[in-house]
Amino acid sequence: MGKIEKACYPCLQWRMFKTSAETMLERWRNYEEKEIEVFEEFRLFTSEVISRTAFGSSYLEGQKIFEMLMKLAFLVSKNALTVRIPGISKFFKTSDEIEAEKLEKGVYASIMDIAKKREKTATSGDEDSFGSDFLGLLLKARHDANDEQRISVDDLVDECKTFYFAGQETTNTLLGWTVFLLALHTNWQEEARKEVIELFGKQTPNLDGITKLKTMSMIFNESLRLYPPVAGFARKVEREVRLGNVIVPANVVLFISKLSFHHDPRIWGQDAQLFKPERFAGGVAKATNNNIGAFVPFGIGPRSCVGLNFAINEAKIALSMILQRYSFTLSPGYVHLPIQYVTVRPQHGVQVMLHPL
Ligand code: HEM
Repeated sequence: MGKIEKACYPCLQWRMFKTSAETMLERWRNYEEKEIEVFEEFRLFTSEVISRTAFGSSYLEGQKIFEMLMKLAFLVSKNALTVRIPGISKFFKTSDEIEAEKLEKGVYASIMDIAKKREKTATSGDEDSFGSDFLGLLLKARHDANDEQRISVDDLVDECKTFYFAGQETTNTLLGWTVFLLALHTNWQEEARKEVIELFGKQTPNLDGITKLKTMSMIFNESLRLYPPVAGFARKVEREVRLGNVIVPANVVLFISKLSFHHDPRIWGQDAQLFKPERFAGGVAKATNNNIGAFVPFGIGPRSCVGLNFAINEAKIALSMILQRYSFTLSPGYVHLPIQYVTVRPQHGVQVMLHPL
């Protein structure tokens, strides 16, 4: 890593996005004039990006951890509404619970393994020796001289798990639905390609140019409105409140579904169910008639998504590089079935026909 890049995290991230997208597009050569399932492709792409960001050079070991985490999330999601009998469930575990416990232990051990290796190579007490990726930053915090700032081992493991989940599935889903929508609405695909070619030609998109992709921003917003990867958020009520005619007691956890207000004709008009990126031409405030809280793909308030810019830059670079090389149409084999399973995802994937330009 050069000295300048060391000081420039956006440059580092850009390099990771670009390298991971190139690896993905290299695979796509085998699918030219054929059908390709892009949801899985974007899973590999976003996993590689997050693995590299979180674990740097140990990203392959990181990916193994993430596979275990993915299985774990599916098990948790599958059993989220299962009612268990208190007491008995302590002694009789279902096969899913036994598997989930094994995975939890596996993830913990593997993260600790990488962390210990990294600690060993950090030769001196010099802060930078832990590395500048996410794990390196966490290790610095684990070894902080100040007792109050120092994080525990459990915190370190938890942070790694959150980072992966918050960052991988979500961007995977955004890219998957956006390519689905553009395969269906080829006029918007053309518009997006025109903008990319005007800005970058066939050159790799750079960070400066990415911020100028206005049409693409409108397309991503409309995709996030129709198919928000995170369908809702939970908030615990601290004290009794009145919401309209309903009195909500303290300590109740409310689940706020953004699918309802993202699709509400009172906000978006009678065409709320249609893909119309032009509604975002004047920005979010105009599109929502100044109801900013009506469009919240990244949440709202102090706990909103910290990875917003990371996600949007990653998705813009990947989509620009695809549009520079390929046009795509929806495959006759595609079956439309969005389900909420960790995120709002296409149950049978997104199959498109890939045409080289
Ligand atoms: C399209 C992509 C993404 C979407 C739609 C998304 C959405 C969200 C949402 C809805 C929340 C919860 C906000 C709330 O409760 O109000 C959240 C939290 C979070 N996101 Fe994202 N996210 C995305 C990408 C990312 C990426 C790439 C990263 C990291 C690199 C990331 C890191 C986080 C973290 C760490 C939190 C927890 C913040 C906290 O609890 O304070 N997200 N995200």
